Amino acid sequence: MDFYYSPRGSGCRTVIMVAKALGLELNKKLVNTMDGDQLKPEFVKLNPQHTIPTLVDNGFSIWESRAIVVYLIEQYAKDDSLFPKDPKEQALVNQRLYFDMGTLYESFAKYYYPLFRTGKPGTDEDFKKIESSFEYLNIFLEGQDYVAGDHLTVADIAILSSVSTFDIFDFDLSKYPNVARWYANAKKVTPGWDENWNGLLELKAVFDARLSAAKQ
Ligand SMILES: N[C@@H](CCC(=O)N[C@@H](CS)C(=O)NCC(=O)O)C(=O)O
Repeated sequence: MDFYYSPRGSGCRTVIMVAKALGLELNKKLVNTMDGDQLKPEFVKLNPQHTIPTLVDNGFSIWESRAIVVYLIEQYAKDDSLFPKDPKEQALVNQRLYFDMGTLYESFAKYYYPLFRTGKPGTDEDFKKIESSFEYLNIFLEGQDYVAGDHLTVADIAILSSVSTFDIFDFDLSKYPNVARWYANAKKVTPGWDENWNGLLELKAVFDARLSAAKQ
């Protein structure tokens, strides 16, 4: 299956880790959004919203990283451990996935994306949203080793992608002890962690180069 991606993107790294956990081979096709590759007509035909990651499985095109990973599990997983079939267990996983997209990663985007574009971060108010997101995550993880239930699920992997993105930008996790403990373990037990981290190193290098160019 064709996987349109960048190693630097948070959603792309989520898909890479889940595919690894499932033992799936992705036919990786690099899309450079800084060069506008995603706006080319052949890509817009696959995904009119022109976002990466986008997966094309035998002619079936799907985007939104969390929708992609749930599809991959439902279609290819040997068991339901990453995305439980039990309605309540699954609801908890979904709640965490929506929290990741709408609250946690959203708080990253609000505060850090302006840094990429202008060299200046978002407002103090935006930073407070990051802190409250981490406070919530810290509460979810009270007495828990995983974000939803008692074992690794797709929610851990999506949230690992987000939390590691904060980490590479030196956000201080030590104020959130349950998150720090979960993160140390998630890094060890999640297949594809190394590829996730390599993508982040690339992201940081691009960011540092942009910042120093903006200062000149
Ligand atoms: N919520 C989406 C976010 C996708 C997204 O915005 N991707 C960015 C790169 S990280 C992109 O493709 N931007 C190019 C564009 O929107 O034209 C997901 O998780 O897949």
